[in-house]
Amino acid sequence: MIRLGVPSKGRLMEQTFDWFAARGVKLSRAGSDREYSGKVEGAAGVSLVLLSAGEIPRELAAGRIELGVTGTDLVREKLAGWRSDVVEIAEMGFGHADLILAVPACWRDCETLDDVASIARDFRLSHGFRLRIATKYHRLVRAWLSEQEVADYQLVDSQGATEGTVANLTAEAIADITSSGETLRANHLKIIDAEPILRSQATLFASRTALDAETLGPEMARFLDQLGLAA
Ligand SMILES: Nc1ncnc2c1ncn2[C@@H]1O[C@H](COP(=O)(O)OP(=O)(O)OP(=O)(O)O)[C@@H](O)[C@H]1O
Ligand SMILES: O=P(O)(O)OC[C@H]1O[C@H](OP(=O)(O)OP(=O)(O)O)[C@H](O)[C@@H]1O
Repeated sequence: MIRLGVPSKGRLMEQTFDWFAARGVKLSRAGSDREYSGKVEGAAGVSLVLLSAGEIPRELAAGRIELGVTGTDLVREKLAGWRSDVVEIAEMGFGHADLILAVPACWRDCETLDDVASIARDFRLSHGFRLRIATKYHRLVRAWLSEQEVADYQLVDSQGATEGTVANLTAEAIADITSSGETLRANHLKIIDAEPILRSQATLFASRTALDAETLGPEMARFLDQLGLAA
């Protein structure tokens, strides 16, 4: 049996259902909106597992689901060596979001990453602690800032409503995903002028363990073929 993990709510779930429906596979919730079990029609040997988008990377890595839909941002953040745990089967063309660094819009002399680096140096000298960047993407932000040779900062954990942390005085800057940019604007933040830390979109992943499994190999190949994909 191929276990297919799909986000359990919101637009990501609905667009995933639409994506599979367009390929002849009907996914649906088994019961009410609050019941997290699902049904698959149009594909034999496949079961639907509704999960938090954030847990799908770990479930794939552990081999508890064979296929899973989630954002590339979550896979790269949550799985240190993601390439050895999962295989990207198909980008799905929705759930586009950029992981960016943003600072208060009123920081007029702060436009580029070089500006951030020099403000961060001054900040430490004048405040006695490092400039705080709120994020839930610790691994990705740390790796990116280190590549860009920015060192005078500290990350503060924010698992939601990250854009609010600056007004709440718990951080000076944020690193979060943005799509329309409305949340940033509403919270008086501006994006630092640089390539995004990561461009993310919803992607169908396979667990590497599952792809390698001899028994599941043919079943998986058949299902991917039905979707018009190859492993
Ligand atoms: N505004 C947005 N526009 C497009 N994609 C988004 C947006 N917000 C989040 N995403 C994407 O959706 C995916 C799920 O995001 P998130 O972790 O916020 O999920 P969630 O539904 O809050 O999860 P959970 O069930 O754990 O609460 C991520 O891959 C993210 O990149
Ligand atoms: O650029 P926008 O189109 O405004 O979208 C960006 C917002 O969407 C996500 O939040 P979500 O709604 O998932 O809530 P969260 O803050 O709890 O993560 C993300 O964390 C941003 O806050």
